[in-house]
Amino acid sequence: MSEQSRRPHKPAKPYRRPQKDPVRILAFEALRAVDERDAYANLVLPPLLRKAREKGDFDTRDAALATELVYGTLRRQGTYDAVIASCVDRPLREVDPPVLDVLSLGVHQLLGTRIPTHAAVSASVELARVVLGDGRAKFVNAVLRKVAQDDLQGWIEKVAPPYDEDPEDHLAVVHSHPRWVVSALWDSLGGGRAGIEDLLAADNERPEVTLVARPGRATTEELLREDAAVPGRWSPYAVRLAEGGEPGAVEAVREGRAGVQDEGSQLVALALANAPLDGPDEKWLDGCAGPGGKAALLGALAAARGAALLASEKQPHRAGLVEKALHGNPGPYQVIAADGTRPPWRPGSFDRVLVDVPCTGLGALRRRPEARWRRRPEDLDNFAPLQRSLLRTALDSVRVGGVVGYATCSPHLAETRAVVSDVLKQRPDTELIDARPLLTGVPDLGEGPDIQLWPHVHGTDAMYLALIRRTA
Ligand SMILES: C[S@@+](CC[C@H](N)C(=O)[O-])C[C@H]1O[C@@H](n2cnc3c(N)ncnc32)[C@H](O)[C@@H]1O
Repeated sequence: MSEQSRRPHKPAKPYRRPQKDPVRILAFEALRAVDERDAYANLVLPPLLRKAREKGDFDTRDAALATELVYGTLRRQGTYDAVIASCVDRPLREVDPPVLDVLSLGVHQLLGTRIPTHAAVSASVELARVVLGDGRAKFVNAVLRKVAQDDLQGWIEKVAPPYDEDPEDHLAVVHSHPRWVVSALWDSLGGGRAGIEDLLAADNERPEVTLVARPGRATTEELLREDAAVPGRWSPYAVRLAEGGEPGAVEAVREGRAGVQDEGSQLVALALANAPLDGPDEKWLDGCAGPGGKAALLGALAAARGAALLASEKQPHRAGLVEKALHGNPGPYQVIAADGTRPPWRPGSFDRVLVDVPCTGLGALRRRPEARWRRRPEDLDNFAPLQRSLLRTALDSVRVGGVVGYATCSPHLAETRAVVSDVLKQRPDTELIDARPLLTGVPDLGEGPDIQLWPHVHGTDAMYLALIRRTA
């Protein structure tokens, strides 16, 4: 008898096919697309969900779970990476990206949801078996078992440096933001630990869906008849939809009489429209209009005053979106594709001008969970000349006595005050207007004369606005 045949016989485990869980597979596919193709989660997810619903194996709860898994994993990636790094024996950059995505999804289920531990681990291992193979599924199993030994708070205490040693690094790990972003937000916000912690925490909250009732086309009363609709906090045109509210189900939105628009964006358009003006108020310009949210509100406000709006956008396909947003506007308007730094209109043509310039978008991190990982400090240098140039041309485009609004959806000082002060230094023919009194009832707008909104204070994106008058 051979050595082998004398050993007690241990029956091999019968092979079991991995269980395919459509929710986790879809979440994994979305993360891969974000990672591999630099796609945006808010663009990738809807078609994937639609396809899954059409196949018939997805209901509303599945869609909600898949959405939560994708957004939650992307938002918390910084914290989860630190946890995973302490559970694997090689640098994270040496872990294959698809393996890292499965691990991050698993860590989110373990530390960021109420999914029971055994279900979170076994669902992740099954996912790994389907998308990575049995060998790498064992690695996933081993790592997640280590992660499951503590909760989120316990892990943070282990992996984040103490606040007193390095406040920015501590906050970066605890609130899952790149360190340079923590630093930039803190510079702009000022103050002590409490404020920045509140802001970073607010960036990790799911934002409410806010609608705008475009004046002359819809009313807030009409929108408030929707289930789970409540009035906006600051804008007279805003209505908020509670969790689960589906804007596509609202008739006024389907008809373009209302739209989805953050209250911060509504306030920017309103402040420009309300700025005091001597003389005619007939010609308005939106110089960076795509995709058209502010243009649609400005167009409706202009119409109520008998003014006309020119909405200009450099990218032709985005100009098409502006056309769609303005379709049905009650007053005169025109949409053109033009470079705002070399405009086709004559200087001094407009009474009011908005330039909502391209920027890093660091004020809208709630909506674009992947943006904080994709942005680099060098992006600021790329935007800087364009932002200055667009503001200079906007100042040339407005008539003497007219008003320009310079807006960004970033609170980064290099994109806000630095641009305004650099440009105005060379423009003795301009003056800043105090924008704060134009937003009646909105508290804590900063020390002025410009306005900085904040997610943790106002529940809006961190929009910035400076209003500038041409004096000569
Ligand atoms: C922050 S977005 C504007 C958002 C828009 N105001 C809204 O509320 O929907 C900036 C826009 O400026 C456009 N843009 C970039 N460079 C431009 C230029 N040189 N001239 C005009 N538009 C430009 C971008 O394509 C982008 O659509």
